[in-house]
Amino acid sequence: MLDAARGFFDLPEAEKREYAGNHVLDPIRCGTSFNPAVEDVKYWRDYFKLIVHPVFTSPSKPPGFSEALLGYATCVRKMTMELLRGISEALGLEQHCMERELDLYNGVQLVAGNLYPPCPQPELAMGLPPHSDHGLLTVLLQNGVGGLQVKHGGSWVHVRPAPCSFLVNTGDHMEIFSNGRIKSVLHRAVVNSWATRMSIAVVQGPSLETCVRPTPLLVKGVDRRMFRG
Ligand SMILES: O=C(O)CCC(=O)C(=O)O
Ligand SMILES: [Fe+2]
Repeated sequence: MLDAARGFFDLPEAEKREYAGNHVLDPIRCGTSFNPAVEDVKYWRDYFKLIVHPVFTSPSKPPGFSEALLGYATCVRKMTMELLRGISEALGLEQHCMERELDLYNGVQLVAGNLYPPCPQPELAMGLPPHSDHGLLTVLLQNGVGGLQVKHGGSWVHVRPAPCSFLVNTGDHMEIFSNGRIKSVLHRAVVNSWATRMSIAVVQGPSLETCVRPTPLLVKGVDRRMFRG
């Protein structure tokens, strides 16, 4: 998937422009935060964002990209559903509770590719600003070059990428559904001056029709409702 993503980023700018999109719900979007023609240059990153479920969409270029994307997204979705069943059980819920209540069969799955080229003055730039992801879980694949930081105990902690591993982040919908038992993690990406970093983040969220609220079993007794759906 990383090779396919690299192939996409290496397309000529004119070919990528047709995939730019301009609305957050456009199924195919891509862009760069670095544009010398624009005054407020902030983020040292190229990206694509593709909605691959419930309806699969993909750029048709470069050759092989859409096949790699479909294969990868399908595998990650399977793994994510397994993780969500485990998390449901760990919360004391029935294992299929989350997929049923949040309509995950029609859930939105988004694949975001990020390319952070070496930056001559990394201390003046940021790859991605601090944010939390909106879905339930994000499965992150990295090319072995570090840059991800998570907020922990009031400080930014560097997350060293472990070889051949995925990093799984919890998102806002998870925090709401679990009534605050599982926190959504604040994270950001910093850049460096020596190596290109790439990451592929696959976000699994509920269906667009779902109103996300704390699951009733976790708002009983002493656990007051922390969020309103
Ligand atoms: O590049 C990274 O490690 C973070 C990517 C990320 O947070 C995102 O795409 O939402
Ligand atoms: Fe993120």
